[in-house]
Amino acid sequence: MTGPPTDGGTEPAQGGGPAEAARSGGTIEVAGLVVTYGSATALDHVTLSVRAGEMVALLGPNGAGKSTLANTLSGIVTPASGTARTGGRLAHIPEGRQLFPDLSVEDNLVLGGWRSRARDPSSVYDLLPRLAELRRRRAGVLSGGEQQMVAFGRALMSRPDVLVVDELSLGLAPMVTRDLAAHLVALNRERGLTVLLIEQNARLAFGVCERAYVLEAGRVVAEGPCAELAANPQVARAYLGGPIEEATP
Ligand SMILES: Nc1ncnc2c1ncn2[C@@H]1O[C@H](COP(=O)(O)OP(=O)(O)OP(=O)(O)O)[C@@H](O)[C@H]1O
Repeated sequence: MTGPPTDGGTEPAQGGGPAEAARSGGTIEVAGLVVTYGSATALDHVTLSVRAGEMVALLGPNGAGKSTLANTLSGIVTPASGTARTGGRLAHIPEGRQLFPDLSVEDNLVLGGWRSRARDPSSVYDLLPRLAELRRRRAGVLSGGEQQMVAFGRALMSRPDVLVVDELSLGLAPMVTRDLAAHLVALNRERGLTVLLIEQNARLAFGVCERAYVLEAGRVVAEGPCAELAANPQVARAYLGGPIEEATP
């Protein structure tokens, strides 16, 4: 599923006012979350948590409910029951990026800063210098990797405490994916940004994250440190094409 453009950053989606957000900056807490679309249940009592400064993966096949979880965190989707909270400011890079194709790269970035009132993208250009070169280009004419980089930069303009990235690798060449993943790791390690990486590419996710949750048909079916999950024969068969010694991005 493709979510609407919401990477401007949001306060906690369900419950948890500003005071709580300030106390628990950079966390994700999902408890007993149930989301339904009509008579179909997309999330069925999902519970997961991400601590401040962690980088955690959410894996699962098509239709497992991964985007629904991201959209519930960012407040686009309302749960039937349970809670989905983030401590601090959340930025969500939705599946499909959702840029404004007719606007320039710079205008897309500036729009990302509306919530934090940041209008100057220079810190994003420092981090992602390629965006400075592309600043006057229309977002719609960029390559997939360049567009994903703009989506990244736009999310960073909101000065998030928590970043939810929905399908970083979607439609991108492995080298481009590795480059973007390296930026994500640097943001996590050097700036303490909390990251929930939603991915179908388990090799990539296991290579950069500490822990992971596996979602199938709306339920968490496995969770734990990536090394343990990679050694789990069922997970390895389903997501890695067979058992492997060591997951690499
Ligand atoms: N707006 C909607 N209305 C009705 N059903 C929906 C809606 N959005 C998602 N669904 C359904 O909810 C289930 C979970 O979808 P979701 O997009 O969250 O899965 P996903 O794990 O992100 O899948 P993918 O990896 O293919 O993007 C699917 O069965 C999907 O068809």
